[in-house]
Amino acid sequence: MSIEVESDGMELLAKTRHDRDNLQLGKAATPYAIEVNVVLKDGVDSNNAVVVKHRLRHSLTISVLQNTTNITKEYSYINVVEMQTFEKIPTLDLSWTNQDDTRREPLLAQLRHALVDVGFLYIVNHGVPDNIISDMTAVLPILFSLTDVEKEQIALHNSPHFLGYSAPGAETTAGKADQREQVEFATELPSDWAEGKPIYERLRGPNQWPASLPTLKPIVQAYIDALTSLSERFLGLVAEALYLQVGGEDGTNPLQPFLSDQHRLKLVRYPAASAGADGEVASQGVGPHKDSSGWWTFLLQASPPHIKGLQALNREGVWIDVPVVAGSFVVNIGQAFEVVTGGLCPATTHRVLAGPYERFSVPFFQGVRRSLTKEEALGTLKNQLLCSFPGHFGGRNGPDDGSLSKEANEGKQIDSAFLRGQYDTWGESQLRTKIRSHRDVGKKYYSDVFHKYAHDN
Ligand SMILES: O=C(O)CCC(=O)C(=O)O
Ligand SMILES: [Fe+2]
Repeated sequence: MSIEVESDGMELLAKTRHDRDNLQLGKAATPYAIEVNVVLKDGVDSNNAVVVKHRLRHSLTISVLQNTTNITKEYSYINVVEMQTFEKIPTLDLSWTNQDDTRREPLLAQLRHALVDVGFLYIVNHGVPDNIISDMTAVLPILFSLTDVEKEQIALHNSPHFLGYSAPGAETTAGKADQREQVEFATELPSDWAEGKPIYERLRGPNQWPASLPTLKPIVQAYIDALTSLSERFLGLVAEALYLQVGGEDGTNPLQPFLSDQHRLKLVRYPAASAGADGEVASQGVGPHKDSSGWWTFLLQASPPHIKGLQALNREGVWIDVPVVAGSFVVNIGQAFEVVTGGLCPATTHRVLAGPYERFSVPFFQGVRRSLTKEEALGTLKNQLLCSFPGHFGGRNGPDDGSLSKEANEGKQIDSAFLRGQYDTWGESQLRTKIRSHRDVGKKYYSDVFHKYAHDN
């Protein structure tokens, strides 16, 4: 059987109820990647189907074969979404945002492209004062040249809130040790957890400050304050770019209720790559990952432009360099935002390669409300986004369909612990992730749930 579908734009939706169908897309010849997503009627996703694609000059034929031998299933629909890949990271100039002029619309269109097709962008003219950035940049080498004893005094394993210093190799990503050391901070908050409150509330709590570097605290706090404001302002633009309606009389941004009172900040140092005892050069600064701990990430690459390392994975599986752009922040989407937008806005996979030079960076992770449930995350914006972006949303992202990502296979391997996991709130899924990455902290402060989280695969 064969179905002719007219393509009038970016999305095509064809309904079919046969084991093997050919879908002919009359006007689908474009330079873009085509994604085929098959959702089986019983909710099993396209991993259980074989998808064969042929692309001719002006038409596209997609054959979908069912490869399950012992179960009979019907396709509920085939959703074909035309997607752009990217070759470079777009740049957005925020100096226009406060003006009500004709350049606002093109800016929102650029942002929409970055949100939907790339998941990564630079922002320039962002309004964060120069001294906030230069103070931060200057203090990084001083912080990391503290002695091992001084670093140990603020070690992450002292903190039930997972805040503090981790040595190189302490974290693994994609099965390999990351060659970076880092100090994690968060919005300074007291710990107010007590028996009877949700366990994830223990994530909230004070920072550890190095006694021998008293200038660090005001620099980090001023930086967190500035980035908190910038990230909230940016969220207003994102809501506008996605055509989300502002709510209530006070014009609340519909994305604001997803935010936490606690944002996280990491100060990171990648040592220059050098050969180990075996002669091998460890090339992984941080392995391929999606940002799992926040809503949006705002990254300062705090090294000169000739120092490279950061790369983003495009839809065709090619690693694209994200070089240092003076005066910019790199902004990328976190997994929670991908979930809330039903995969419309991808949490693009990225990594850092270790290079011949030492490199510093400062990612700010805009926090997600710990009490956010999966139901809220998947349901709150669905109808609005479905109206504005039909075809991008429903087909891929039924609540039981964990396959949100419109991306290359390498990125698809990265799990969304929140969506696929058995814990209902963002906070609990975060706590589980943290305990699994820092087992020493888990055993020390969370002994009653450690076993459950560590072995719940
Ligand atoms: O250091 C960088 O440039 C990126 C770091 C990063 O991706 C992360 O910590 O999540
Ligand atoms: Fe990251």
